This record gives sequence, C-alpha cells and structure tokens, in this order.
Amino acid sequence: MLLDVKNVSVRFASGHGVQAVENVSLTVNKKEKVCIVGETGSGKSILLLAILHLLPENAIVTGEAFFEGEDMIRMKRRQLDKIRGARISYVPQGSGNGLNPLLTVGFQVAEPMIEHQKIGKKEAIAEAVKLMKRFHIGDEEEVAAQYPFTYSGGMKQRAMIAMGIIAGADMILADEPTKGLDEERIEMVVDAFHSLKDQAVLCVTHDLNFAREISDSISVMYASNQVEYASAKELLEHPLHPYTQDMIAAMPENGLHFSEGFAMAHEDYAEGGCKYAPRCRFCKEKCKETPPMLEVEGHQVRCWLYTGKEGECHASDNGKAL
Ligand SMILES: Nc1ncnc2c1ncn2[C@@H]1O[C@H](COP(=O)(O)OP(=O)(O)OP(=O)(O)O)[C@@H](O)[C@H]1O
Ligand code: NI
Repeated sequence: MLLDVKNVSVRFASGHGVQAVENVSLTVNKKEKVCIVGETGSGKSILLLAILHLLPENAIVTGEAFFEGEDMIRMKRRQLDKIRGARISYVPQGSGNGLNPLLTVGFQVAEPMIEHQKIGKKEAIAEAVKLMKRFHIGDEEEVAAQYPFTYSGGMKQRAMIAMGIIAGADMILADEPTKGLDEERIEMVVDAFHSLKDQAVLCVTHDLNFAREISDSISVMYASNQVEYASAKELLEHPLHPYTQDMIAAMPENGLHFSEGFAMAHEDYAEGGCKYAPRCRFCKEKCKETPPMLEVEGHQVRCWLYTGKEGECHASDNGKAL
C-alpha cells in the first residue's frame, strides 16, 4: 500500500468553526487510480491539502495519512519536503493558470527534474519534450519552447501532469484536472492519465464520467463526510448510498432524472445525523443519528438503510434502495 488515509478530519477554527472533512479513510495502492467525487463544498480539495500540509494555520487536522508507512500529517517540514515534489506530485485546481508566463512550458515541465534529481537543464528539457510528446501536447520541440499563453487549457493541464511525473513521482494528487475543459480536451486528459501506468493517482473531481474513465476505486463525499467507497465498477453499477444513486441518476446520459429534493442547495445540510437526510427520499427518524460506515457487498457505505435491523432498515426487500 502506498497511501493509507485513516480517519482524517479537518476543522477550521474561524468563527463557529467549519467542519470541512470528517473521518475520511481510504487507501491507494501502488499504480492504483482513486477518484474522490462529490459536489462543491463537500471537502474534496481540503482533504488533499490536509494530506499535503498546504492548509492555512487555522485548520485543525486530525487523523493519519501514511505514505509508505510514515504519517504525513505529523511529518516534519524537512521530511515532507523530500516527499512532496519528488515522490508525490500535486497538480492543483486551475493549475494550468499557475504556469509562469515568463518561462517556456518545456523548461517548467523539466524543472522538478533539475531540482530533485540534479540533472542538467539541457538533458531535463530533452526529457520534458519526450514526455510532452507522449501526452500529445505537441510533436515538435518548438511547442515545448513556447510560452504558456500559446497553450490551450487542455495543453496546460497535460503539461502540469507531465511536470508532475517527470521527476519519477510514485503518486499524483490532482484536483479537478478536467475543470473548464471541453469534451475533446477532457479526452486528452483521460489519455494522459491512462498513460500513467506506473504511478498511483488520487484525483478530486466532480466529473463522474471522468472518474469512470480513469479510476479503479471511487470515494464519494457529501458535506464533509465520505458516504460511499468501493471499486469504480461496483460503485457505478450498484451504487448503495442514496446520494450516490441520485448523483448517478442525474447524469445527462442517464436522462437527468433528478429525484425529489436532489437539486436542493447544498447548504441545506442536516445539523447532526446523516448529512444527506434533508434531501434523501428514504429519510426516516433514525437518520437524525449519524450513520456508521458499514461494509456492505464489498462497498463501504454510510447509511442506515443497510444496518438490516428490524425497524431501522427502510430498504426494499432485496436490501437495495433502488
Ligand atoms: N480557509 C477556510 N476557512 C473556513 N472554511 C473553509 C476554508 N477553506 C474551505 N472551507 C470550507 O471547507 C469546505 C470544503 O471545501 P473544499 O474546497 O474542500 O470543497 P470541494 O469539495 O473541493 O469543492 P469544489 O468542488 O468547489 O472544489 C467548504 O464548505 C468550504 O467553505
Ligand atoms: Ni475543490
């Protein structure tokens, strides 16, 4: 196992305090691709930032995130710096726009190699050009010699992924790599991820189709909670949590079937208990209590539907909510 995230919670100490992430656990094996999906504000980005120690001072992070057995949450700055960039590479949201406009893209893609592997500029840029060709950013060396303003959003995003793996990272943490891209460009980002044969990926997205294309496993977050976690195939074909079911039913290719309450504002969270209760078509009295994470049919699911106890379970006969 490469990354083992155990009960990570994040609370912002400002004002009344905001619980941004609550008890999230997931694992990423070598070469495994894991996506975290969920709507805006569910805590996806904050989870990645917590693992990487990139949150502001007022964030209180608890839990553990073992990278090859070492807990990153408690890690000292110097040790963390050795891992970040070299072993784990982070591709932030909107990162294409973070490229330095004054430096050629080829040089920027090569930079981690120069910095972490002490490889000469010329050699590193040659390596960057190879990688950029592999990611279909451009077949000509001239493309690498150009400045970011000549690049499309999709090209920039793929350049960021190339930059992420050039220094030999074993793992990429990516935040919304398809945001703002049209379908054709999303396909190219999918290709870039598919070509990451040797790297593990932990990727945040609210694009379920993208998650379907690239993931081995999917974790679903809703209002700071992880509500379901299973293999991608299982989760997409047999979603168990009502939120996962509603989300999949609402996808355009499934005919945009919004179940009642699904389009409600996401601020409408329940205070205690199941956060999805106000929007859930199966909501019952029991849902005022916070459901535990249950192991059901190979999924992990946080929902009272699956406790199976008489009077508490409001699932249909076969135990499935749909
Ligand atoms: N510095 C902060 N102080 C207080 N609350 C914050 C801070 N940063 C984020 N939050 C809150 O944490 C919650 C989770 O935010 P996060 O950015 O992780 O959501 P997300 O799932 O990545 O959404 P999106 O899809 O919009 O990127 C939000 O409710 C947000 O308001
Ligand atoms: Ni985010």
